[in-house]
Amino acid sequence: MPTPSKLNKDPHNHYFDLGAARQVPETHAWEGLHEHPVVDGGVGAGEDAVPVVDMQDPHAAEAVARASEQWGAFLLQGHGVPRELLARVEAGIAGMFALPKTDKMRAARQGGDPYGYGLPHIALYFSKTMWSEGYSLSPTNLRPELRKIWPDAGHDYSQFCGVMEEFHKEMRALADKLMELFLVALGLTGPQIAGVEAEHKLTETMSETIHLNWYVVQMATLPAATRVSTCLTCTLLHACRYPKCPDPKRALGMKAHTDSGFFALLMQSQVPGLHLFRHGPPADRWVEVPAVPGALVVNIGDLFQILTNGRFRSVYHRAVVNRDRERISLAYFLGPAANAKVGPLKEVVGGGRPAYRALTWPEYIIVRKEAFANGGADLEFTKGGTALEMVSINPDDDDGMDDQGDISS
Ligand SMILES: O=C(O)CCC(=O)C(=O)O
Ligand SMILES: [Fe+2]
Repeated sequence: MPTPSKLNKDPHNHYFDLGAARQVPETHAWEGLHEHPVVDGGVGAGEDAVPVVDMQDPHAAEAVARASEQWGAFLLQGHGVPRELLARVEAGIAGMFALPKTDKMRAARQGGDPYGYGLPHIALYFSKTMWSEGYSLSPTNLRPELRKIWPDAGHDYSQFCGVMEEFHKEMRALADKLMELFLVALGLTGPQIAGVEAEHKLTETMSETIHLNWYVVQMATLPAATRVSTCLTCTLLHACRYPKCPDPKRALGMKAHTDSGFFALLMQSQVPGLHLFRHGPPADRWVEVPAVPGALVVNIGDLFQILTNGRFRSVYHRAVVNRDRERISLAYFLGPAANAKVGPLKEVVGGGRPAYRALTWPEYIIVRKEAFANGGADLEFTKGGTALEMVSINPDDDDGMDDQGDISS
């Protein structure tokens, strides 16, 4: 049994051999995780109840507007993606992550690669390492990507590709509908929405990325007596192969961040772990998103905050690890085409002033990198100085008038 200091560090993706760890090593121990209280965001949580939007409800647009202004996130129901499909996707992801490390490492993300097996991009910005595994995929290039893991292109490969493609088709259709709902929620009329689409081709040109997350730790040598609950993966009580993070209070599944694109649709297993940050009063706090069967979570990203001139807010969020149960999440990110300049829509700015300058997604990523380098997003978020603030226009500055509505391919 190696001590944490003797664990091998993987140069490609900063992984330790988590499976061998009996305690959380310093490399994975984050400071400040308990600086703010965590409150339950379930239905009975009063003003901390995470908003729920039912897409079938005739008043869905009002609910989207309220949630997007006040939270930057909501639970989405009535979306039409079959629950049975979500279950198959989750089972497929669990099977993929349960493959031997050597298989997964064939697909390891190298350096700044956008796609591949490994922690998400934001991992590069922090000296501490997250207690999770991830895999970023381009949904339009699934088969060649997944051949890296399954070179034989056998049954498991075909099954996983098939289910992911089916899921992607549903999710893309949903994303298009959601974009329209957002535009309605912004108060745009039918002709205005048609005008925005004709001018900017917002929906048609949206780019997509899928990121899979696996918040589970293999600690095969943990004494059986300390394994206290039934494992969801192997359903065994004491001979479990997929046990727990040794000290979830010190480890972090995904570092707090805002997503950079337009919005993300998140599928999570029936294990809570996603926390949304809410400012006080009464106090700054993390709200734990409940695991609602069949519901998806919608998170607004920074570029949507820019597009909506600050009306819809991006949400600062993190994922924590759990001592007893593994958790899987899938984030389906939608953003502008890489060469599209995104600025506040003139239909939203109206007679007012644009609050942000226009820039492309790659340009924004560079700004974000600078913001991270200037002291870390988490500290900066609550004290000002985020990437969004770096691209905001000073109200006394006249130049901003050129930037409104400037999203174009
Ligand atoms: O696992 C989660 O709930 C959060 C995932 C996430 O924030 C992301 O992939 O950007
Ligand atoms: Fe995220």
